[in-house]
Order: sequence, then C-alpha cells, then structure tokens
Amino acid sequence: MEVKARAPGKIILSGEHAVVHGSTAVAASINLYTYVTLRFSTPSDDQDSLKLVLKDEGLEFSWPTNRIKQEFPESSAEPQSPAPPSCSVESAKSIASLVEGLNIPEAKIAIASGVSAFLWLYTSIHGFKPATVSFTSELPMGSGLGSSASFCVALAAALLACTDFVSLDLKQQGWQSFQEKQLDLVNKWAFEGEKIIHGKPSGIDNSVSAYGNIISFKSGSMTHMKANTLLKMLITNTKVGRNTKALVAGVSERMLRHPDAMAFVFSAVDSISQELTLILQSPASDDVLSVTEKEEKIGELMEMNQGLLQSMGVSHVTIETVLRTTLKYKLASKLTGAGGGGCVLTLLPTCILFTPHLDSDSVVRLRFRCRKSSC
Ligand SMILES: Nc1ncnc2c1ncn2[C@@H]1O[C@H](COP(=O)(O)OP(=O)(O)O)[C@@H](O)[C@H]1O
Ligand SMILES: C[C@@](O)(CCOP(=O)(O)O)CC(=O)O
Ligand SMILES: [Mg+2]
Repeated sequence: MEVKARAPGKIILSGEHAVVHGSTAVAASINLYTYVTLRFSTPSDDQDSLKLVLKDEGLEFSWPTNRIKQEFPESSAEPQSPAPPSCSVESAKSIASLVEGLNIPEAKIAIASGVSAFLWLYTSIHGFKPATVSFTSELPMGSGLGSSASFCVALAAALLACTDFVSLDLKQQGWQSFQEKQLDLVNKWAFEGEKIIHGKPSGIDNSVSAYGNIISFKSGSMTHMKANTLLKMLITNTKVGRNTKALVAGVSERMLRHPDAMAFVFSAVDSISQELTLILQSPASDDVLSVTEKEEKIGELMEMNQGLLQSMGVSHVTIETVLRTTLKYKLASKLTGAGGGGCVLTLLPTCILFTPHLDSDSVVRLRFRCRKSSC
C-alpha cells in the first residue's frame, strides 16, 4: 500500500517569536507544499529496514528493523495509542544514536533535526515496521516559510492515515481531506515533531499547516479567521540560511536578561496582532479609498512589528536591505518566520500592477504601475 500526503507552508503576518511567549500572532497558509510518500514493505520486497529518502537533498538513509528494535525495545510494529507521547530524554538518546551513524554531509547537517523528528514520529506510530518514506518539498528549507512544520504535518498525516485512529477510504483515488477531529490528531503529532526541530515551538506553524487558511493563535489556542480582506504579499527570500531553534533560544535569553523591557515588547506585538485580526475581519468594501485606508493601516502595523522584531534581535543585514529597497517604493515590509535571514514579506497595495523583474545581476527590481488616478 502506498499513501501520499501533502501539507502547506505558511507566512506569519504578525507576531512571530512573541507568540512563543504568549502573544497573539496571525498566520496564513501558502500554496507551496511538502509531499510525503509512505510505502510499507511487502514480503516480496525482501526489505527488512526503514528507508528515508530526501529527494531534494539527494540523501537516502536506512535503518535495519533490528537496529530500531534494539533502541526501542518496547515498541511494536503496530501503533499503541492515538495520543502522541512527548519524546523522553531516553528516547532522544536512542534517536541520537540512530542519527549519529548516518554520516550526514557537514554542509547538510541541519537536516539531522528533521531526520530525528522523522524517526520519533515513525517509530512512535509504526514501531519497527519496514517501509520506505520519501519526501520532496516546494518550500525552501530554513527560510521562515514553515518547512519544518509542513514536513511534520505531512508525515503525521501519512502515518496516521495508515492506522485505525483515522478512518479514510484508502481505496479512493485522488486527494482526500481529513475531518476536523482527525486534523486535531495530525496537528498534535506534528507538534511533537516540531518540538524536536524547534526546541520550543509555539504551535502556530503546525496549526496553520494542518488546518490551512488564516488563523490567529495565542497561548496554544487557535482561532480560524474569516478574513474579508484580499491581501497581495510579495515574498523575498534573502537566501541567508538560519536555524529557527537557535533564533528562538536567542530571544528567550534576551527575555531572561531584560524581562521587563521584553514583556513590553511582547505586549506591543500582541496589540498589533489583535488590531490586524480586527482589520482583516472587517467587512469587505469595493470602495477604493477604504481599501487603501485598510492597506495603509496593515502596512503600518507590519512596519511596527518589524521594529519590535529588530528589538528582539532577529533581524539581519540582508533583511534591512530588502526593507530599504521596498521603502523606496513606499512599500511596507517585515521579516516572516524566525528571521536572522530567511524571507521578507512586502505588502503590495491592490491598486498596483506589479511586475517583479530579475536583472542579469540576479537582483529583483520592482516595476509598478498604479491603477489609481490619484497617484
Ligand atoms: N523536506 C525536508 N526533509 C528533511 N528535513 C526537513 C524538510 N523540511 C524541513 N526539514 C527540517 O526542518 C529544518 C528547517 O526548519 P526551520 O529551521 O524551522 O525553518 P523553516 O521551518 O522556516 O523552514 C531543516 O533544517 C530540517 O531539519
Ligand atoms: C519564530 C516562530 O514564531 C516561527 C518560526 O517559523 P519558521 O520555522 O522560521 O518558519 C517560532 C514558533 O512560533 O514556533
Ligand atoms: Mg520551522
């Protein structure tokens, strides 16, 4: 049997980092996906191992089932419980020992946390059952678009689809969607995977990847938003690699050094996200002036959020370059995701016809034409 699953990446419109400390954040899913294919071995395959294939990276790993049994003597080839366990210190050691022997190339060592999350989710749900699991993704890894969460959500979805905890008609062709209750389960398992990759995730990335659309999120609880506002966002990838776990830890350390000042920063972010939530949900309008007014407010909130992200220490010189470039065109931008490089969001007013143009020096130049007669 072969099961394919996919889960989307995301942009965070406001509130990254602060959301880890209890502030509200707003995120939307995007149409770039991570895909996973899960195929359990049959006796004719003569394969007594668990294989992980990371197609985009050109990497393939394999663990003999005996080796997995040795590290997880309690595990069985069948799922024990629908509730996801947290990875204990003992289990983390076992996973580290399974990952250590892989000789991952130094340049791709960041992948180790993804492999660890894979091993934890796979062995917790399907024990030492032999299988081949392949991944491919449209998302740039480590760029703030939630590749880690979409990896965990897609994997949890495929693994759970092959259990009795989730009833799907696997004989049916084409994509099927999970019901709300099943998504809750997928989301809980994916969160355990994110914990392994991020250290201390807020849960916003896996939630928006699992449920899609646009959500507001605070202290582990999610509200589906009925957004009435069409927003056009340009995503610029600075191509500066970074690691969410280290950036999140850096903000927590700053919080410990300056608890009072940081509490004000987080509280300001909370107000920004709440105001953004209200604007996005306000009634739609065809009137160009009120649309422009809304967009100006959203742009201003994004700029304020960016300022607060700078004060958390998660901006980067390349992010500042994108901000300066877009500001020349009076466009508001902010980093999205963990920052430190990665992607930047720019709000494109809906009145603008926009043509991104890649010059020979590989720098994106922007060309605009305004549809409004007033500007
Ligand atoms: N397709 C994938 N295959 C293997 N690991 C992945 C994949 N996608 C994400 N990961 C894991 O997630 C990490 C990136 O997550 P993170 O630093 O949170 O950035 P982001 O989530 O913004 O892309 C990678 O270094 C890797 O460990
Ligand atoms: C910084 C943070 O708010 C978002 C991280 O997103 P990403 O992994 O950079 O895509 C962390 C979190 O909420 O778990
Ligand atoms: Mg991530």
